[in-house]
Amino acid sequence: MASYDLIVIGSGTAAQVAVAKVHAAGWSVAVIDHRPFGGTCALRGCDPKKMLVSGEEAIDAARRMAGHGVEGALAIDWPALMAFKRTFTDPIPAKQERRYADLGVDAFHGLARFLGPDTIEVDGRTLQARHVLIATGARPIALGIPGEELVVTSEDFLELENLPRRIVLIGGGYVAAEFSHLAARAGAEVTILQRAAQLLPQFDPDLVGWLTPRFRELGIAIETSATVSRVERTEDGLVVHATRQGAPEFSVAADLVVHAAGRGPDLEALDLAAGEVAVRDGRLQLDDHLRSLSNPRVYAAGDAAGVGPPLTPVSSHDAKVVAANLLDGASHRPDYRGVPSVVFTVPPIATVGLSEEQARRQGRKFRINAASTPDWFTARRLAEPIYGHKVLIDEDTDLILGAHLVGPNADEVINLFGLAVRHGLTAADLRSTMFAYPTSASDVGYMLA
Ligand SMILES: Cc1cc2nc3c(=O)[nH]c(=O)nc-3n(C[C@H](O)[C@H](O)[C@H](O)COP(=O)(O)OP(=O)(O)OC[C@H]3O[C@@H](n4cnc5c(N)ncnc54)[C@H](O)[C@@H]3O)c2cc1C
Ligand SMILES: NC(=O)c1ccc[n+]([C@@H]2O[C@H](COP(=O)([O-])OP(=O)(O)OC[C@H]3O[C@@H](n4cnc5c(N)ncnc54)[C@H](O)[C@@H]3O)[C@@H](O)[C@H]2O)c1
Repeated sequence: MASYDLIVIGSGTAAQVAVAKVHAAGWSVAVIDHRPFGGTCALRGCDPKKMLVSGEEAIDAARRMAGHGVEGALAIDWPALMAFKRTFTDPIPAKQERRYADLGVDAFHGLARFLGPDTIEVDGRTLQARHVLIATGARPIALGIPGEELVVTSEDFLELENLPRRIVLIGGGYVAAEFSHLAARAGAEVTILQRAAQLLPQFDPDLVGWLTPRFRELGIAIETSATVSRVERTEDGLVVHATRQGAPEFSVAADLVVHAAGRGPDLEALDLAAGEVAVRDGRLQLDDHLRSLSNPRVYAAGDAAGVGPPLTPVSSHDAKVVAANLLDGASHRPDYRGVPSVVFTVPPIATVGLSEEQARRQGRKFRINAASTPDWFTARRLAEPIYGHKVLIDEDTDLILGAHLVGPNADEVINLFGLAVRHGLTAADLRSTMFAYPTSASDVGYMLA
């Protein structure tokens, strides 16, 4: 039986970072995935999505500048944009395989499952491990509704060769916001059915309000407080039914229905009971060091661990913590202060640190600098009327508690606030920083004035 210091289940961001660190320390490592190597971010998430967003950005810039010296409408050629996406995604699995072969890391293809506390089965082979890292990521949560089999996933959407005319997104979070902009700009009629009372509930409600008119301009229908109850096939395609408290059921016709209702740790195939790895309510039971409470050989990282927010930089951070714990003994804990998060609508919306509501609940004494600023140069130059910020500053310490941005380059500028939140910079520190002018970052000082 082959034996390793570490077996990593998964080949995404968390796996890649952990393998690199532990292998560099001289450990023998095996990596297992049942899908092409590379994981969600590179193959089915962040990167392919953002390759498509590049198309949207181009046509949106042309639209905004129309009548300001730029003439002629641009349009998305969906199949060609998909081909552009594949120029990035297609080479990844083979590159990763080559990298593991060059390093001497054994790569296995197949679904991994525990046979015992230190044994893993994959593709008919039994492997023994001193340690196991569960880095299996997340999968769409079960909707538990009739017609669920008619609903496609975000992954299917990112592979569509042609875009259907009528698209319904179940859910109103990250995936729904990003995909609705993509699909609408490519010519589809899009409806978002969101159970929560707000679109993008993870983001500041005032800023979401400033962004919402762009959805309406794109013709995206947003139904909030609407829970999808069933999907059915009809002669004309699909029909999605939804309910609202105290109101009659309503329905929306569609050619494609996309799951955008959230994801949860992907643990089903692992036979965790055989591995003596405790789970509760679909979540691994881990200590503060990302180590299984019931089987000390086993760690978890990233979306599978489900401890920090399910974002790529968190998967990478968790993996560094696990690698450090494996190599020096379990003494390191993840630190999720200042994790920035962006929804790549055009324009984007971004957040880092505490929300206004969280700061109030914590009883903080803070001031708020908030404004919608379409008259600022950054917005004027781009003919973009959506531009605004909300920054929370601690009254006693002058520390930046949280920042919320919407508008051009919010996705880049939020990282400066992330630096401040994570490393304890004050508003005065940021105000006294010199930023190249004219850039969006040079607005930071005015956001703190
Ligand atoms: C559409 C979409 C867009 C996103 N956009 C962003 C973004 O812009 N920015 C951002 O920060 N985050 C984004 N995310 C989230 C981000 O992709 C994830 O947080 C991140 O990729 C998780 O990495 P991971 O290493 O934890 O897991 P993954 O990358 O998901 O890797 C897990 C791997 O484990 C494999 N696996 C599962 N079970 C088994 C098993 N039993 N045996 C063998 N292999 C197994 C899977 O096949 C998978 O390849 C997006 C997610 C989606 C779905
Ligand atoms: N830009 C990014 O960083 C990015 C982009 C895409 C996805 N992601 C990650 O992927 C995860 C999954 O994204 P997501 O958009 O699927 O989830 P999400 O958690 O952002 O949003 C899901 C929404 O679906 C709603 N919902 C759930 N069940 C419903 C039902 N039956 N009917 C109507 N609405 C329902 C919920 O109210 C919730 O707001 C996110 O948590 C995020 O971390 C990140």
